[in-house]
Amino acid sequence: MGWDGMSETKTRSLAALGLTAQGGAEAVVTGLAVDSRKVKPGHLFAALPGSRVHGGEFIQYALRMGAGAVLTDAEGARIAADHLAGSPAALVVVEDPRAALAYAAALWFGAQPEVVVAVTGTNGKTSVASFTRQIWSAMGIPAVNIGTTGVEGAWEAPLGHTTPEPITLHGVLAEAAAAGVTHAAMEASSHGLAQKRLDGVRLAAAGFTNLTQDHLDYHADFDDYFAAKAGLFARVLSEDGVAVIQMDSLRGPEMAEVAENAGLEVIRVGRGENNHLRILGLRFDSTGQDLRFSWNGTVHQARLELIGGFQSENVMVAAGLAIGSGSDPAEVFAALPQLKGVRGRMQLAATRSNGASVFVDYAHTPDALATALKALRPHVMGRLICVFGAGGDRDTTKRPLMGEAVAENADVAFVTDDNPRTEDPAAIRAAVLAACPEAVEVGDRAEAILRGVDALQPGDALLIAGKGHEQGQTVGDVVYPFDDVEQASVAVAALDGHLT
Ligand SMILES: CC(=O)N[C@H]1[C@@H](OP(=O)(O)OP(=O)(O)OC[C@H]2O[C@@H](n3ccc(=O)[nH]c3=O)[C@H](O)[C@@H]2O)O[C@H](CO)[C@@H](O)[C@@H]1O[C@H](C)C(=O)N[C@@H](C)C(=O)N[C@H](CCC(=O)O)C(=O)O
Ligand SMILES: Nc1ncnc2c1ncn2[C@@H]1O[C@H](COP(=O)(O)OP(=O)(O)OP(=O)(O)O)[C@@H](O)[C@H]1O
Ligand SMILES: N[C@H](CCC[C@H](N)C(=O)O)C(=O)O
Ligand SMILES: [Mg+2]
Repeated sequence: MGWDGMSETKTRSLAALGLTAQGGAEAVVTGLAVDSRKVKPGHLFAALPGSRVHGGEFIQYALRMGAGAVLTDAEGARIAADHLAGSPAALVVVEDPRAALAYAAALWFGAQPEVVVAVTGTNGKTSVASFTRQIWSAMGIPAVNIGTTGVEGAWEAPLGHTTPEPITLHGVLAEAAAAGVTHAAMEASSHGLAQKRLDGVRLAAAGFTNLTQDHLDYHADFDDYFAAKAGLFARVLSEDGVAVIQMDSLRGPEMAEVAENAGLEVIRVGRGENNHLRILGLRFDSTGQDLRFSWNGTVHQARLELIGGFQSENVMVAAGLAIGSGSDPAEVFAALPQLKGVRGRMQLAATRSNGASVFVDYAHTPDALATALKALRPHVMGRLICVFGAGGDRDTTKRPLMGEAVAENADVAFVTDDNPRTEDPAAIRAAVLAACPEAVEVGDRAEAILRGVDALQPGDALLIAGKGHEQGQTVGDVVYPFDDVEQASVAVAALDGHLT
């Protein structure tokens, strides 16, 4: 069987997938597909309402490829009525085919790790998912994290999406479970939640980090974005689940209310007195921080080899998820000093011979840029220099806000390209520069990094923001190899005459 779980021999009846065909037709399907181009004979094709086009438009092609059944909504059935009329394929029409597909995929693959937790929020999801997995691993539990950086831990696989569509997601969960993985921590992106990609996952606990601007190209407005994230607590997590909420973030208290209204137990995380996991104090130095916190009133202290105060918040949410899903608090807290930062998140990428540091970070939203720069301040004596840009084919309104965040929080800035995709790179840079006119414009990212590194004096630090772990620069439809960490090393070697 391929890793996508589709085999020549496996079959399931529609009833076994929780689906009822029109006219009571009985059908046995040989697999599931969400893209007509991937349909094999006998497959169930899910024709979903998309953001660009209705999947109903592709039913005719799926039928030509031999689809044995079609799952869609009334609109999809209407679009393809002529093709469906002359076809032997069973037709399942439901109000919400995305949710139906999510449950069908869960039933098709049939296995998930015993304990799965999910985390949502604008920033910090990958970090929290990784920290949760690292806590479990340190406790000797076979665990994975699933998200932007793929599947990592006791079982590994690359992924194209932060929250994969249900067929890929359940294929991964089932394969990981078969490989002995008992615990998984996954990211729930707002797209994933809005599209119900994870509705079939049985969650023990779910976390919320924060909500600030991003993705307003996809969500109608900020409230719509909040509603998508709130779906994790209001819809996906079942009543016996535990919600872990970062209360100090803008919409934290509101999210806690959503969770409480859904009848969930809530672990509150934050600085205020009423929190279960309370941050009491942070002390920063050049390699990390000491975190003083309390759990239900008992004080603990942990050394974290992580840069940036926001990482302590992420660590507390991760600890809450581990505890909320059944791990022993004492064992969880004992694991914290072993936590390593996620690749490309406040990663020390290189050090100049004059001692100045170069950090690579994935900040690609206004809030993440402000947070990352503010977080670096207490670790740095000199000036903060920032190299950054905004992505093409993404929320255009965040560009000036990103410029503003850097103008306010860095001492020197270079505006460069970050995946212009199909847009004109100069126009993206201009939108950013409008809010930080003192920044230097250097389109070529490698050159911008070289200029940033060259500007470093003793005690200064450079933040190269936006690409983090990414391995490419997408221009048009072409992905050129590009790695900020590597470019930082190359620049330091070129300027200091040695390799770091
Ligand atoms: C905006 C968005 O999320 N789009 C996702 C969505 O596509 P869609 O339903 O809107 O697709 P559409 O193009 O309108 O097509 C409608 C339907 O027709 C089907 N189709 C299309 C063409 C064809 O020939 N045959 C066919 O069957 C498509 O599979 C789809 O089901 O469902 C598709 C199938 O699951 C996804 O591949 C697609 O991800 C696109 C590629 C994408 O870029 N998504 C990004 C924005 C995303 O999801 N990002 C989040 C992270 C964001 C973050 O937090 O930073 C993520 O979780 O990765
Ligand atoms: N708790 C936090 N609060 C504010 N900013 C944060 C927080 N955690 C991380 N960040 C910033 O956000 C960036 C991305 O972090 P991370 O990859 O963990 O988030 P994410 O939510 O998974 O992002 P994505 O939506 O792209 O998958 C980091 O590089 C850092 O700059
Ligand atoms: N998941 C995010 C990643 C953005 C990373 C940044 N490098 C960019 O290309 O904008 C998105 O697709 O919006
Ligand atoms: Mg992520």
